[in-house]
Amino acid sequence: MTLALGCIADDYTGASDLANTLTRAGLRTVQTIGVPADDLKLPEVDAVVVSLKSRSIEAGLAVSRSRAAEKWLRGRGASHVLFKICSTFDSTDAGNIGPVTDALRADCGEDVVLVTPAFPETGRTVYQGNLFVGAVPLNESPLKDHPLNPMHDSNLVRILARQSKTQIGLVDLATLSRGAQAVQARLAELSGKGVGAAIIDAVFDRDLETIGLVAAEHRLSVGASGIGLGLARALVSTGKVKSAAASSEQGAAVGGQVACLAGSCSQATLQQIANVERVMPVLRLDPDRILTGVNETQRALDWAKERLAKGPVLIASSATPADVAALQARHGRDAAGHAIEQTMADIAENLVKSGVRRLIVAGGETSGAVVDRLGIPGFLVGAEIAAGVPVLRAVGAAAGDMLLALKSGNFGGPEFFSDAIGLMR
Ligand SMILES: Nc1ncnc2c1ncn2[C@@H]1O[C@H](COP(=O)(O)OP(=O)(O)O)[C@@H](O)[C@H]1O
Ligand SMILES: O=C(O)[C@@H](O)C(=O)COP(=O)(O)O
Repeated sequence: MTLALGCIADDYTGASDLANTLTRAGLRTVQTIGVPADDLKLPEVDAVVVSLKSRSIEAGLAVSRSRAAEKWLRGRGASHVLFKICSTFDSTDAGNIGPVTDALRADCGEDVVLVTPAFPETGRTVYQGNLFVGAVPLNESPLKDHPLNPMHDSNLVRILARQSKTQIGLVDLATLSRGAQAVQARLAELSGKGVGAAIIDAVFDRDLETIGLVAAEHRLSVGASGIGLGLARALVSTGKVKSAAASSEQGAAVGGQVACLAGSCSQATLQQIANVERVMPVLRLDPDRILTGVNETQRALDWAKERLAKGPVLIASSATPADVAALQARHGRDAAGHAIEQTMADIAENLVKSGVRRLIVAGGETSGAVVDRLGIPGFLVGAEIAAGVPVLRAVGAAAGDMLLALKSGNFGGPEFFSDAIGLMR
């Protein structure tokens, strides 16, 4: 297998978002969990997205895991590697986007790396280096209340400069609108000034196509699904990849019980949970009981057991920003996040043991904890439920055939859970 594109994603929902985008743009793509073991049977593909859970861990660990993934991808022929980050640039001043970009750039000997989280299909656009979420700057969006990495600055040049050892530059929309050569010239100018990474504006998909053409000539780029779209289109339009029709083949039905788990506290997920309460039983976990060692897992399993035979259920820890802040004040941010993620993983493990075969998880860190616990090594991409969220078919899972949907907290329409169940047969 010679890869046309190698990707390293800093969380699992982000990886499935990117795998979905690449697949829809004509690249045969597989998502792996971590660097795959040698004996994992992968189909013939154009792109591999290696999923890491490296967004919120200590920067040194994020760097070493990303480097190992890069080495594996380059060893399979990937001349270009995309480091997939969140479209809302989720990170803290301690990292990890800057440190990982610095390290991957040093490894591949790139002068200057293009960076953009733009993903217009989901309302993420970048102008003059400022990230917008829908109509508002990042720091005014619901991301200001994220439980792990609240975003208080919308200027990406400034944010990345705080995380990175290199100088950060900007390629603005006016330059981009003059085409690929103008972008190349600007990169050469920035490189001459010692700039190692440049935020590039992008508002429409056509901007991403120009960015993709330039990026494809380099060894490394950093961004969200939008730059993935640009790279995929460039690989197809330059004939480096023969476009594969995005398969509408869903494979054999999996059947089995259906459960949804929500650990995201995003505004979108809170609304989706409220809406689904009309059509299925919803259990709200008590985070204080989880943090004080009361067995919430058993309560959830007993509750679910009575209901699962009759239809799908949803179990949520999700809470409003005020409740999240209060819990964190009592127990600490990291301790709260970790304990709730592990409880979700305990619940998922037991639900799967008792027959759940279709699982929908809301939240990136939450999905990471659940998928790790289930020991799933990889996924094939199926139908698209919502922008950035595909149906995933597990490959090599101990539990056998399973369908999952890993939803980024912010993604999906108001009826996301019902939409997902409708497509997971
Ligand atoms: N009620 C709660 N209070 C505090 N933290 C919570 C609560 N429920 C979930 N969390 C934590 O919030 C984080 C949500 O992050 P994540 O799962 O990545 O969602 P998103 O996709 O919205 O970023 C997780 O670490 C999760 O354990
Ligand atoms: O790019 C995006 O917005 C998503 O693919 C993503 O990374 C989601 O992260 P979470 O919101 O933490 O799930």
